[in-house]
Amino acid sequence: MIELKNVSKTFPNGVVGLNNINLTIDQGEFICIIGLSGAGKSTLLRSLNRLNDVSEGEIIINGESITHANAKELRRMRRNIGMIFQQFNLVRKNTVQRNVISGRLGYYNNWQTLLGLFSKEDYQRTEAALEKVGLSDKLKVRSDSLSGGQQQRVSIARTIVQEADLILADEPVSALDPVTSETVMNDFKRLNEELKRTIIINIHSVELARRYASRIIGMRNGEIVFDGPASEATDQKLNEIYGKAIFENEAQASREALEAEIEHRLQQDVSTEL
Ligand SMILES: Nc1ncnc2c1ncn2[C@@H]1O[C@H](COP(=O)(O)OP(=O)(O)OP(=O)(O)O)[C@@H](O)[C@H]1O
Repeated sequence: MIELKNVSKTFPNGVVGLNNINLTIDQGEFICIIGLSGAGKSTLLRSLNRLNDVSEGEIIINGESITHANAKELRRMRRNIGMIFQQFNLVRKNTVQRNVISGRLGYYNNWQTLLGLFSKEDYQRTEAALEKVGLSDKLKVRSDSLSGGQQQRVSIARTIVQEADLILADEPVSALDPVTSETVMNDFKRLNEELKRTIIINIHSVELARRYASRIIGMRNGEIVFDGPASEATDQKLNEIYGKAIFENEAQASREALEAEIEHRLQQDVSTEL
């Protein structure tokens, strides 16, 4: 369980990123955080694994304060938190295997890490994780030879071998086309349903949020202005989050882009990502 108690973040330049956030997230939830650019979504997500220090309040994960954790405690707590970024954050020249197995680094000490001494079990974990995301055949391939969608799935496989209970994803599908975005969102869904991971995703697509999340958190100006089941994220509520009806246009545009992409792929007979 994650608890945020009166959490605020003011950046050194005086900008308020988060303003008195109170939130409880249970193990196994699938949450999408939505809101306009600058609403505070990334600041919130990055506070959860302390990539951002908060200015006030406290964040407690499974009964332990990450806010007040010392370096050793922080390292241990972060082992349980996977992070996925918009630009995949893979070592591009390394093989897929190397990138995925690096999810185990938190379990090794420094000299083992330096020597790259991974156990047989970790190599097996790596293969199993790649199978889960449909990339078994890419094990020995250089990561930068993969498509964007495949790279994002490699980073998801890395969090699987990390065995992190909590997965944070900051705009994981923003750089991907609509069809590939669905594939990646389905990977998150499987992680949630089959491996019972807690998933928290920052996402610009309201449509994807509504379809995949069990709970939606809407942010505006560093505050939570909506928090409820996806079924309650009505057009009127979204209007309050965004201040205007852009979501209607976005849903329409997203549907059209998806249809166009499917049509394009059918014509080209490209089915590798489907
Ligand atoms: N390192 C920083 N220094 C100063 N201000 C920052 C910093 N990081 C974020 N901010 C500001 O904090 C506010 C919240 O930013 P944040 O990146 O969390 O928004 P966001 O909702 O994730 O936006 P986007 O969807 O564009 O990623 C914005 O006003 C932003 O300019």
